[in-house]
Amino acid sequence: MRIIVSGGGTGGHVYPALALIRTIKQKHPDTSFLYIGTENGLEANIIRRENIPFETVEITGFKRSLSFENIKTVIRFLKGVKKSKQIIKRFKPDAVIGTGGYVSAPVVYAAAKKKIPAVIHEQNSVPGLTNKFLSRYVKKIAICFESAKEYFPADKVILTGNPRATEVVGKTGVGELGKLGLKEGTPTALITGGSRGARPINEAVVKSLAQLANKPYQVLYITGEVHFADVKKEVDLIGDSPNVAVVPFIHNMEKVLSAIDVVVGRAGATSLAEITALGLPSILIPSPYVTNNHQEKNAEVLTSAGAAIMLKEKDLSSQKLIASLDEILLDDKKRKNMSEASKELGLPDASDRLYEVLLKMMESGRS
Ligand SMILES: CC(=O)N[C@H]1[C@@H](OP(=O)(O)OP(=O)(O)OC[C@H]2O[C@@H](n3ccc(=O)[nH]c3=O)[C@H](O)[C@@H]2O)O[C@H](CO)[C@@H](O)[C@@H]1O
Repeated sequence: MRIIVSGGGTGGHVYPALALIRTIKQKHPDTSFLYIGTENGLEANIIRRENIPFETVEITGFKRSLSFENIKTVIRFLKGVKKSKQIIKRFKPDAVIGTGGYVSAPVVYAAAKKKIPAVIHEQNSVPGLTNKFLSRYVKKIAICFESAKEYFPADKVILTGNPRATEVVGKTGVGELGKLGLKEGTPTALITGGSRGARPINEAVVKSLAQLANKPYQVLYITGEVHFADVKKEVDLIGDSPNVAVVPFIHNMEKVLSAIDVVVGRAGATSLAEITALGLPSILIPSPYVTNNHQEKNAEVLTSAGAAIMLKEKDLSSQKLIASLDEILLDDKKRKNMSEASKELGLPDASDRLYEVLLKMMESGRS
């Protein structure tokens, strides 16, 4: 098989693509892949590290207000379509998969125009602009939340879940916390601001460090690459705490997560798929800066099931953060109940489901 995969900008679009690639490779080791991303997105690093052939197109997103930048975006899109068509002509894929982010727009659109069967994967409860646009052109639309269904043509939609859920299940995290300077076997909270980090979360965490040092639990705190140097300066001023490890990014999250007891983070859909696949309780601080406030809607699916606590960013403070951590980590019954509710929402067989969609789509021939 020959497959082109495209998705990017943030980890939430890249890791599901990578998980699917790994699943297909396992089932068909002779499959050739080509990943199309951007040079500026996280995919440039994440995909190249995996030695997957990687090509780029240049693309930006639309600004909400009328601006000259939007004209430039249209021009970049058209150039991106042209380049994607050239790549498709050369690579001759049997299918194309788009996992969202602006970059998948020209690639998947070009595939549809070249009559290559294409499927898109929508991670969120409310779809983004790119996937809404592409839904007219693709053969199948794989979704992760029932609520996303209503935004797409009914005959194309299928609930698969997020392949990253499959990837995190059944891994062992033994030894991972030790490598990060933490203890094995102590209740551990992971604090993250999503794949790019989040300044407001970093501010609240830095203010909490002195108090966290006295807790019977420990914290693995991921700052995000771009924020690391600034946060580290402040952490150094406060002084080292043996029960808090501060790192810029974790590249083997699928293993580390299995050593974690509670996750504090944004409500990015791929993170939520991982959390629910593992049945982890969470404290969610949805980003208010995303299209249609989709992270809050993602988070509500977990909070209404009793799997998560939501802290709105406007209410976030070090006191609230610590109180929420205590609420879960110092109360075994609550932790267990939240964990069970979280697991109920998980779709750990998502990779196989998406793989089946892809196979059926290819069997039914070119569009
Ligand atoms: C600002 C923005 O537009 N965010 C979107 C982006 O979020 P973002 O990229 O933050 O996505 P998620 O939180 O869903 O996923 C992050 C992914 O990165 C991984 N990870 C994270 C930190 C780390 O150190 N190492 C690591 O591997 C996580 O395990 C996960 O697989 O995509 C999501 C999925 O479409 C959307 O729901 C989010 O709204």
